[in-house]
Amino acid sequence: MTAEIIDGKAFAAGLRAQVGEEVAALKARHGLKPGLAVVLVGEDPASQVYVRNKARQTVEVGMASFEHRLDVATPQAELLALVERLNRDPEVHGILVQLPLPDQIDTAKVLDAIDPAKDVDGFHVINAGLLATGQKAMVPCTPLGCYMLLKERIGDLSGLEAVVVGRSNIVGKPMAQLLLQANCTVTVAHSRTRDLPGVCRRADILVAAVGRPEMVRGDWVKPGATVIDVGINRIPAPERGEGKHRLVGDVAFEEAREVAGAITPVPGGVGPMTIACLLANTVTAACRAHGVDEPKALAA
Ligand SMILES: NC(=O)C1=CN([C@@H]2O[C@H](COP(=O)(O)OP(=O)(O)OC[C@H]3O[C@@H](n4cnc5c(N)ncnc54)[C@H](OP(=O)(O)O)[C@@H]3O)[C@@H](O)[C@H]2O)C=CC1
Ligand SMILES: Nc1nc(=O)c2c([nH]1)NC[C@@H]1CN(c3ccc(C(=O)N[C@@H](CCC(=O)O)C(=O)O)cc3)C=[N+]21
Ligand SMILES: [Mg+2]
Repeated sequence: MTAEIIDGKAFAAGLRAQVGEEVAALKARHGLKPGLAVVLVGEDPASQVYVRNKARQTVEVGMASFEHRLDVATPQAELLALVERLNRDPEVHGILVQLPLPDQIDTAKVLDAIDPAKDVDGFHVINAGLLATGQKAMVPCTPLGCYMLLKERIGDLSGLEAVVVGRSNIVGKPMAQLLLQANCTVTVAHSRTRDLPGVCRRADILVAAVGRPEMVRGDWVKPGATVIDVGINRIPAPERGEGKHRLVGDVAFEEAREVAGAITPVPGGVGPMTIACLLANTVTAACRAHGVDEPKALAA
């Protein structure tokens, strides 16, 4: 059996189209234009690509995009002052501070300085706490995108065995929260997990968010399972020419697709969903800021 390929790129395009419709309706009915501010500290080339893509897609759906590029040596106080300004700016409904941040900066302090209502990444402790206690939160974009793909593919997730490999605050933990809320039986695995292949083989839903190229092998996958590959790893590709790279996930795709029922590719899987969910969260934030009903289709 060969797995169905879950087309995150196409799903994300559909979600962006819905976001575009909501943005047009907000303008027509309320004279409201949602705005997203993205802050990039330093010149990490991968981050620059994401920030450029975000800005382009933000404008494409009719929202305002504000980009702030700061020098890699920017002192923490200066970054905090910018966040405070964005918190007060009525044209800014969503704020994203691109991670990772340089070493002189305390990441948690910066994330928690963002107004939770504008925290479209869902990284603020308030939003993490709201999600963990089953309350209305800003949900982190990558897990939200994974969840939407799972709902679309499977429908009711109740009672399914879900294994999340990785326990970061930005992917693994919030992913586990969403799956728990959807009534899955959730296992969160990490670098200290014993018999990781055996744990993964229990999964009806296997989410890999590890940051290790192709670590999850085909024989770790239960036949028929749905595999969500969050990993974005840039590895050397000499076969494409000297100095060339290619993107691979945390799952050995060619092996896993022989066993899984469905699987997300890299690229074209979770990545585009992350950006589409960021735009959706920004519309949600703008609606909440102005007391307008939130579009249901854009939430978890
Ligand atoms: N598609 C998208 O939009 C996004 C993709 N990503 C990608 O997702 C991946 C994960 O990102 P992120 O969560 O930020 O990564 P982190 O590095 O923050 O977390 C990685 C997690 O994987 C665990 N881990 C590392 N090595 C192993 C191992 N050998 N066996 C089992 N577990 C292991 C770590 O365990 P421990 O806690 O014990 O150290 C940790 O919990 C990366 O490839 C990243 O590029 C990230 C964000 C968005
Ligand atoms: N505050 C913050 N929020 C984030 O959401 C955040 C972040 N910091 N730091 C970095 C990670 C990574 N990330 C990605 C987003 C889109 C793609 C994406 O669109 N990927 C395309 C390919 C893009 C390419 O070709 O490089 C795909 O998978 O098809 C990937 C990765 C968001 N992150
Ligand atoms: Mg730091």
